[in-house]
This record gives sequence, C-alpha cells and structure tokens, in this order.
Amino acid sequence: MLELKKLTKQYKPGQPIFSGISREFSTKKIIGLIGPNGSGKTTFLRLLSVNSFPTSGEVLFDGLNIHQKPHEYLKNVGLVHDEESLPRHLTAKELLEWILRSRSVWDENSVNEIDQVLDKLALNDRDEPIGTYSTGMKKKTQIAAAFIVKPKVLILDEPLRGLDASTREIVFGLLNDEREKGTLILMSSHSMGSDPDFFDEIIEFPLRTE
Ligand SMILES: Nc1ncnc2c1ncn2[C@@H]1O[C@H](COP(=O)(O)OP(=O)(O)OP(=O)(O)O)[C@@H](O)[C@H]1O
Repeated sequence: MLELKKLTKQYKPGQPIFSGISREFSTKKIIGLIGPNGSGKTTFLRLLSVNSFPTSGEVLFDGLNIHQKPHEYLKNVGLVHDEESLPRHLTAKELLEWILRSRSVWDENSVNEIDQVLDKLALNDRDEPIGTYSTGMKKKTQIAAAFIVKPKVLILDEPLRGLDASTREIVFGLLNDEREKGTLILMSSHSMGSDPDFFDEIIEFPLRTE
C-alpha cells in the first residue's frame, strides 16, 4: 500500500537524517516509530504526510507518487501533527463538520459519526471554541479530526503526548478498531516504548539503510 523507494532526507551537507530507505507497509497494521529525540521520526512522518519533500527517492501509495499527486493521496490520510494547528474560533464539532464538508464527504450519517467520535473522546459536552481548550483537549480534537475522515492511512506524530492514562486507553481502543477496518497506522511515541506488544511492527530510529 505504501512503498518507500530509496528514500533520503538531508537538511544540510554532511550526514543525512536517513538515506536510501526502501520498505513496504501493508494495510491493517499499527507501526510504531521509536527512537531518541532528534533521531528523525518527525522528519519521516512529515515526508509521508507530504509536509516535506524527499531529497531523493519516492513514496508510492497504491502506485501513486504522493509528492506528485498530493491531493489524491491526502484524501486517504488522517493526520495528527506534533505541533498544534487548529482553528481557535471553531468548536470541535464545527471543525469536524468543516473537515467533512471541505472534503465533499458530508452525508446523512455525518452528524452521528461526529457525535460518536466526540463522545468517545469526551469532547461532546464542550460547546466552546478550541482556543479555550486545554492541551489534552486540543490533542483529542486533533485525534477526532484524524479519525473522522475514515482514513486508509493514519499518520500520528506523538498522539499520546499530554493525554491522561484513561484517555490513552480510549485512543488505543480507537486505534485497534481502526486497524480492524484495514487502516495502516504509523505512529511515533516515546511513551509506547514500554508496551511494544501494542504494535504489529516497530521501526527503530535512527533509520539504517539495509
Ligand atoms: N526543517 C529542518 N531544518 C533543518 N534541520 C531539521 C529540520 N527539521 C528537523 N531537523 C533536524 O533533523 C533531525 C531529526 O529531527 P526530528 O524532529 O525528525 O526528530 P524526532 O525523532 O522526531 O525528535 P523528537 O523525538 O525530539 O520529536 C534533528 O537533528 C533536527 O534538528
């Protein structure tokens, strides 16, 4: 489904962040990205979410070069960035509605689907703008926004940062359900390092060319 071909990212002369990485990721998997600070996890996920371009090599999604056809690819992608980037003046519910409408996938089930995901994340009773939310609530809003699009690929950069233990459990449940639907999930996390069984596969950073 996702295929990396000789992927290299180099910000400045000298040592690249990674070089010549070739691998394939299939559907219905949770892949964990583990490694120390500065080892390249965010760089890798930014490439896979077309927030950055490779120095060389390519990423194919079902044969489509994602950096050449970003709009076609991103229709299939749910994303949680480590940096918060949410509109402050919308409520969580308004944001999810806007996302579905802007992707032209709003239908008669959308109100229920939004209610369900916001209920699961205990955000449904908060009828105020996102600008007033706590850090954890903003992260939960990002997570809800990533799930609501019924993604084929979920890219999550530190989705658990700032979440309390019970909310983490809820997110694990959502991720397991999403995997069962056939979604490919790639997530970086410092805190999941102690629970490697959760992942179908772990990729250790820094990445080494095989
Ligand atoms: N836009 C950029 N320009 C130059 N260097 C960058 C840029 N973004 C990241 N880097 C460098 O690339 C290296 C990898 O950073 P990256 O953020 O990918 O690591 P990370 O594994 O996600 O770290 P953390 O666990 O701290 O989030 C670091 O040395 C960082 O300083």
